Amino acid sequence: MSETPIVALDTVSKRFTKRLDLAGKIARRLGAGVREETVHAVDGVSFDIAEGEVVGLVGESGCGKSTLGRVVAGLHPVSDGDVRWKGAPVSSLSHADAKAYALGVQMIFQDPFASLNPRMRVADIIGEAPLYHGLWSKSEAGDRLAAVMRRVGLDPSYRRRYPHQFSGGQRQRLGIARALAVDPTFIVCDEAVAALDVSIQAQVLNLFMELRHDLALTYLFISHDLGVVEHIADRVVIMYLGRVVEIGETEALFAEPNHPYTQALLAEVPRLDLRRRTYTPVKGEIPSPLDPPPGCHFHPRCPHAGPRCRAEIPQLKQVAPGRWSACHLNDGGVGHAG
Ligand SMILES: Nc1ncnc2c1ncn2[C@@H]1O[C@H](COP(=O)(O)OP(=O)(O)OP(=O)(O)O)[C@@H](O)[C@H]1O
Repeated sequence: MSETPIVALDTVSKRFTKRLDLAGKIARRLGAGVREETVHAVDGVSFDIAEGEVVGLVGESGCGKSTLGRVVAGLHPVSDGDVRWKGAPVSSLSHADAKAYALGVQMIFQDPFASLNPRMRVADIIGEAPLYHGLWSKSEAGDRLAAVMRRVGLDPSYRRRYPHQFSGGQRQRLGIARALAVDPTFIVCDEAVAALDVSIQAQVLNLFMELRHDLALTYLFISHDLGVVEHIADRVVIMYLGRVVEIGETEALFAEPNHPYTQALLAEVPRLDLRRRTYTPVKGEIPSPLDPPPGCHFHPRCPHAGPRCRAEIPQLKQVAPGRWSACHLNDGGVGHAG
């Protein structure tokens, strides 16, 4: 692995303004105190991804995983902070480097059907971007297409078919082929196997691992499924309501989770070594990101919360080699604010 991370996030935030609907706009014109609301989907997130690494990004629905994935892939501009691609801030890349970044980072989504144009044939779906960007010449396009289709386990004779003529697993392979066609080095997988049957899931996960090995790919692997993440990731980043609460190497983090939220998530995974412990599964609903709790966002659901947790945001601190956690318990107590 090289010294410079392939992607570095430096206190990245992404906010969305929920625009008023017609009723809200009318109410505001009539003088009611109606305001547009801001969602802090990603709030001050910092971590690096090394070349060749697989980083799993985990958290409950709505905690900001997809938004962060899109920020990394350059599909959302940041509201604050910096994303660096191979050491350079993406906001100030030259035209040529911006193109290399746009092609170098590809995203694979949960529902390939939604992201594949139903009126386009496979050959056009896969070949559109590399032909447009001049990565394939017209004369070699047929061979390149066949090679990338074989690479993902699709028969090149299917090149004239449409997406609806494929099964769910094949469609995901088609999505992967489209991403690979522009020779990326980094892939953001957003719940890329979540919609597949368990047996097909295993096949597609194995394909991801083969591709990582053969093409030296780096992945940000977004999933709510801890079993999948444990299988595929070298390191895991745990998010809660827009913030990172724990980062660690997969094996160590699963063996000894530090943050009460990680402990609660892992308590839901049926595993012998964890069943012996006394972790309590996460209780209640995740609060609205429109109105997150003060202090540690997790405190209303945390079995250890004290006054300090309600008042003060815990910072991500190193608690062991390779392990960072954002919990006041690591400072020796939660009883006193300030
Ligand atoms: N384009 C958008 N406009 C407004 N709000 C958004 C937008 N995208 C995401 N959000 C909000 O940001 C928050 C985080 O959403 P995000 O999809 O990133 O979470 P997630 O962890 O990926 O959840 P899921 O697993 O359900 O996809 C949510 O409250 C969501 O409603």
